[in-house]
Amino acid sequence: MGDKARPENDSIQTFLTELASAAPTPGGGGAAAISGAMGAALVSMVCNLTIGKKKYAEVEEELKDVLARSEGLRAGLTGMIAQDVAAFDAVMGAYGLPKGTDEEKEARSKAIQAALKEACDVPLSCCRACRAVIDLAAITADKGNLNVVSDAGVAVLSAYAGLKSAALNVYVNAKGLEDRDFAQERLDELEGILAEAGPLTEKVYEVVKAKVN
Ligand SMILES: Nc1nc(=O)c2c([nH]1)NC[C@@H]1CN(c3ccc(C(=O)N[C@@H](CCC(=O)O)C(=O)O)cc3)C=[N+]21
Repeated sequence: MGDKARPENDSIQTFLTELASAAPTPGGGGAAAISGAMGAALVSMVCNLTIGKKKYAEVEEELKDVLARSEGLRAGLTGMIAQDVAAFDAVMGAYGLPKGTDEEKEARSKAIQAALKEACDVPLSCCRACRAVIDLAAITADKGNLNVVSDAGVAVLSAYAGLKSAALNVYVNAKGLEDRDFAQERLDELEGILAEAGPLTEKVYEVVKAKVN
């Protein structure tokens, strides 16, 4: 964490100020990735507060494995913030290409379509990663240190927010695609992810709520 006494120097503050600005990026796609990354970080936190404790010796090996995976997902999701910025900048750039002649129109349209595909696939990757974070949050809610079980609940909700948010970005970009097979393949995969993740998130939330009440 940067100097908390000087929020203007803090990277969180910098990101949120850029997010708030009228500039097209970072946008909702980047916000989705950071939600997922926060979920992964919280899974890691619960693991780190469970590993090495005598009382939790029985789950130590499993949570070490969860930690390795949550840290991998956190790195991936953090990288997706910049990937989404690049992908959506390319969409905006393509829309900004000249469209005076037929050749220009053709080139612009091709550039838009290529950019929209990438702007679909980055948030779809975000959805997959968030889905994986939800699975790990479920393990930490069941087996992690009871003192921090509420954090496993925050983890699952952050990851689910990331998933549902990234899904909206997939939808909006898929809608603009002329290659309907490409779009449908992504939408089908996405519906599969959402169909499982929604009920699992609710279940984890209820487990956590029962443990803290
Ligand atoms: N993978 C992905 N990531 C996104 O972040 C993403 C996305 N897909 N799909 C669609 C939404 C929408 N969104 C916008 C944000 C700001 C402007 C914006 O600032 N527009 C300016 C124009 C800016 C300019 O022309 O340079 C305006 O309307 O005045 C537009 C659109 C990001 N999204």
